[in-house]
Amino acid sequence: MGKRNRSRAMVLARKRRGGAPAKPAAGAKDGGDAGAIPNKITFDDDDDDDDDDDDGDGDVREVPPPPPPRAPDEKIVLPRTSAPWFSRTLSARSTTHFEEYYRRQNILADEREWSAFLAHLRAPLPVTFRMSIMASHRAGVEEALREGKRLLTPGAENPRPRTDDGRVVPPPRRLDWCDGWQLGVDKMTLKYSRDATLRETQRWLVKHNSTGVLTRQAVDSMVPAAILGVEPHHAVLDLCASPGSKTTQCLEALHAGGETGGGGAPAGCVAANDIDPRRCYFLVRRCAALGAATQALMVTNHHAQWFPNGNVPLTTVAGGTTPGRGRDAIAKAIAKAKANGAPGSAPLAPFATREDGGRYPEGSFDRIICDVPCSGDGTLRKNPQIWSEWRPEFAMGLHALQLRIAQRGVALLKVGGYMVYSTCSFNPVENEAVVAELLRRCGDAIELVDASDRVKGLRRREGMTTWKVITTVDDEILEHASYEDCQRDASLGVGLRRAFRPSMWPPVASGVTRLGVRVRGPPLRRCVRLVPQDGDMGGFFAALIRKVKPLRGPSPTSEGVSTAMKAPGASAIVPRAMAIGGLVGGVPRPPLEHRYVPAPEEVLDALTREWGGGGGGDAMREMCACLFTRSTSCRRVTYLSPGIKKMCVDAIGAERLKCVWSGVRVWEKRDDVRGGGGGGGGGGGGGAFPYRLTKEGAVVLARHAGDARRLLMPARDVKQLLRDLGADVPLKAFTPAVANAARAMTPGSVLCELKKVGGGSDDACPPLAVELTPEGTLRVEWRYRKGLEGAPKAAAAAILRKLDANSRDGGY
Ligand SMILES: C[S@@+](CC[C@H](N)C(=O)[O-])C[C@H]1O[C@@H](n2cnc3c(N)ncnc32)[C@H](O)[C@@H]1O
Repeated sequence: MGKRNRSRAMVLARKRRGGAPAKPAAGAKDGGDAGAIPNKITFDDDDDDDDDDDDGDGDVREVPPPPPPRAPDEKIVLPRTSAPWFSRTLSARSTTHFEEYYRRQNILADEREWSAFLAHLRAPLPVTFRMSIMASHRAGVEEALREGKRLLTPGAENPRPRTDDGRVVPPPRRLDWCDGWQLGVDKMTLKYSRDATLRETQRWLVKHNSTGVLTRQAVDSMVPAAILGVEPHHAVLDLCASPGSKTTQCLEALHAGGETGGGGAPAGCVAANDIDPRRCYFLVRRCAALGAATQALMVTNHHAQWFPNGNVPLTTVAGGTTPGRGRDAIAKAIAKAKANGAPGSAPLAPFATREDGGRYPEGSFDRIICDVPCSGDGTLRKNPQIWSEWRPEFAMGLHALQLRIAQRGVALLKVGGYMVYSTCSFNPVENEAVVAELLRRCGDAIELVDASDRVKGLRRREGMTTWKVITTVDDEILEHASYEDCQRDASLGVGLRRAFRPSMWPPVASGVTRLGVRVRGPPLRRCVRLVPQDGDMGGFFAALIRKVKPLRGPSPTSEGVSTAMKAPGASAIVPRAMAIGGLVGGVPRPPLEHRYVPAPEEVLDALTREWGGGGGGDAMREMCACLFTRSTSCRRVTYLSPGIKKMCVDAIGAERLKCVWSGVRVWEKRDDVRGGGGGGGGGGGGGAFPYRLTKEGAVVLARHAGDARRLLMPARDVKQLLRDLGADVPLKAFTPAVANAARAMTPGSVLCELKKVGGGSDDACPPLAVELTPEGTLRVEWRYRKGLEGAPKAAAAAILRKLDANSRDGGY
């Protein structure tokens, strides 16, 4: 026991017999103020489609029975995953820190549950996926389900497949609450199986994944978006978004009802944020696979805890306005923003004032996902190295950051809006403790909502109402009775003492005190806990929060600076960026280089002339209001849907947004065109218009362009174009009407659309961007960003399949 004072800390000798002490983890990745505590942030990158594994002896997933008693020297072999660089064996004789900690936390009711829990954690995770709910994928989904019927809903005529070691694979399970499926087999077994049915299932998954008809995603990770209930008119913010499984889920939900907003785009939008610029670009790549749906998306790069509130003018500073800009500037900014239809109905005052009841301005978002960085022990089935690396201090090091991000989330929410706070951790210090403190700090502004009826069919557990604060020191487990106790305990290192927060301990439970006073604890049972044995998934935690009032503001002091701003943690409510627009730490703020600015007038005029001909003038002018660029030479013209434009450009605080990427690139300058922006039709590129239409741009432009540059094609001609991507097809190869219409056009981009003549499905073929060359040929020229080079072929093949299916069904 050494010299430590054990009066306030209960010490448990480690029960290890053998087994090396746990390795200290890597240092903190970002702002968790954990002192000397090691931080371990796990990113639940649940891209189950990362087929980078190269080992072949598949592990078999079955719902594991409780483990039998083990021989003394027996090893537990953990599932093979796509990260094979760590040891996959555990000694059956030693109890890990992880097990000891959670047994003490009583996260499960009894020994039977505990055995099932461990057995599942040590078994591989079954493959799960969800079908797209985007309106434009409806027919594709129907086709995929028709094609996969035999694989997904086996009957007596289809014998169940077997794994290579002879075990019968359980049948797939439908997950109605998320339009998903869970297969009876894990990723590695599926990928390397010799069974014909399993091989066909793998091919089916890869084929439909490549066209966005289905997305592979862990079941637990689908929960936040499912309980948020995103609708096409919602403004959604994903505060910690990369790698983007929940972002893409929200973006798909936004496009579920087809095109319902201004200009044909959904009225809502999705803002996806991440602290790490590289992970932001990963997010961009992943979302780009959704094609034109990104018209309503922006990707930003902020610390989530300081994400700017678009409802607060740029010029505000604590206690007043930025020196040199003053109230006039604010008034002007507000007037401009109002004229542009700035988001939110909040009072625009920078601070809580007497007029608005002493409350802060509300945020601009209807739905927020706060999937915070966490210790990630719920992902043990995908990341078995956590068994040996795990320490309770990982959670402690993240608690304060998680709370700040959640608090910022509440500030950014509209009144009436919902936020999900989630982690892929079992740890109550990262889960219920954060939610309890959030409820305490936000007072009457928020309420915790019971989300069970939003995910019917999902087996879940209630949130915990009590737990312990435990650390490990030199392989010993210490249980800390209270914050005050551990601050007085000189035997604990200074770093460790600093890492504690009073909010880590459970709140007072509901009941009657000895003095007869009735107290009400927070209703933490309403939180959602997922454990692996319920539904054969990973571990997850989610809490649904509803904002019912604006946050209460600080009480003003004589200096005009709020006392709340001086309080610890206050930066989560009052943006640190309050000084933006003037001096930051005495240094002038650098100009922002991430803004989307309206495309130059001459470019817009030229685009309207080129594409508005044939009755599209008005619609083109409407589209021009949403066309932006980021370069002075206007190399690219990007369309931002009215919903995302409100956030990204028109909002009175939009200048603060570090926007990495937004919208759909509709045109890009031809490489052989030099100099100025527009220049009208003709000129450059062998007489072609200086801007080339992009693949996704065609989908957006088709809603606005006139008929002058449209070619309405029968299916035969469309197939002709798509069979040989990138090849020049002479006009004489097309039906005479199409060839003649093309000959009447000047060279450059044209919009080719499928002429529907029968009962074929509506989304068999989207509008295509096709190049009409000066030599009189048509060429499909789809350019893809790095990492998606294989996508054009897959997209073309998918369209060809749909066209063939329609011909069989008597359409076209
Ligand atoms: C658990 S992962 C998010 C997973 C993601 N929601 C998904 O479903 O694909 C946490 C993410 O938060 C990011 N992150 C960590 N600290 C952050 C902070 N302070 N602000 C914003 N993002 C942060 C990490 O870069 C990481 O991508």
